Amino acid sequence: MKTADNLAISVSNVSKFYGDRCSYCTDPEARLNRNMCPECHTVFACSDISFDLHNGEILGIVGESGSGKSTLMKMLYFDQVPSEGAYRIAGFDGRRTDVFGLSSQAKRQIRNEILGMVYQNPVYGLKMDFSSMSNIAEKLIASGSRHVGGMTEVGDHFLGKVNIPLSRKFDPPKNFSGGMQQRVQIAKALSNHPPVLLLDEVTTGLDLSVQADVLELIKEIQRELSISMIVVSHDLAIIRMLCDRTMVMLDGRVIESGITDQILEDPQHAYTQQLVYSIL
Ligand SMILES: Nc1ncnc2c1ncn2[C@@H]1O[C@H](COP(=O)(O)OP(=O)(O)OP(=O)(O)O)[C@@H](O)[C@H]1O
Repeated sequence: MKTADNLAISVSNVSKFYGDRCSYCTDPEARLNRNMCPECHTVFACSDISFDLHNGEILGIVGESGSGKSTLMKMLYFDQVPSEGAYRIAGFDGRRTDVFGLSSQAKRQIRNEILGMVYQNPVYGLKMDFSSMSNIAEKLIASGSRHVGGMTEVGDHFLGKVNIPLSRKFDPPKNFSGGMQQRVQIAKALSNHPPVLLLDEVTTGLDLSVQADVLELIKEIQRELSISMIVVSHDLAIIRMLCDRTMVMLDGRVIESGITDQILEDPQHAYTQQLVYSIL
């Protein structure tokens, strides 16, 4: 059952804008040119976004390029500072604190112990010249591990789980294919058992068969470890495959949200209807 007690994270009225805003666009009724103020040209990358993520749930965020999906994910992983809004995490102080207001040291601790992130481009998530095992050790050390034997065991376990041959565990990811790099990134993100995993367009740019492998892996991990996940994609077919609930974004706003099956069966917004018909 979905109750306030089993929320993993909750996000309230989060916005990110680039520019100084003017008297025209600070009015909530202002008509923007897509996500841009026609008067002062402030860009509203994300506007007034609120949602909850329940324990063990996969929430999808779908939208076209420029709709604000990556900006939202970057704010949730503290890669970017929001302009407004609050972010509460069950694993930190039982959701009593707005973690956007914490010190960078406290945010680092949340990144190391509570959140995992898998980026579209593995260059952001991995040290390409370090071995795969060292990449995982780096994450484990950041989250407080000190015992080398224990770290090797965890590394073997997660590299095995994502089907990287252990004979290649000392190879650097730069020597791996795109699909393998994504799998190492997933192993690294999972290695400290984060209760929340953020996945930003993780299969974009991969061959269809490799894409299918990575998606199957994500489903398997969720089934086994019951991690809460947010999956961002421009591809509704991927969201359909993975996600219990879905939010649709357009021009920095959430235009529709609900159970994924309901959205697919009865899309309300014209943009969502277009997305749904495109995959039928
Ligand atoms: N530093 C910046 N300065 C001005 N505008 C920005 C900046 N960063 C992002 N934007 C704008 O914010 C909007 C949202 O971008 P974002 O990258 O979050 O979209 P997206 O949905 O993730 O798209 P994509 O899938 O192409 O990455 C876009 O209009 C983008 O141009």
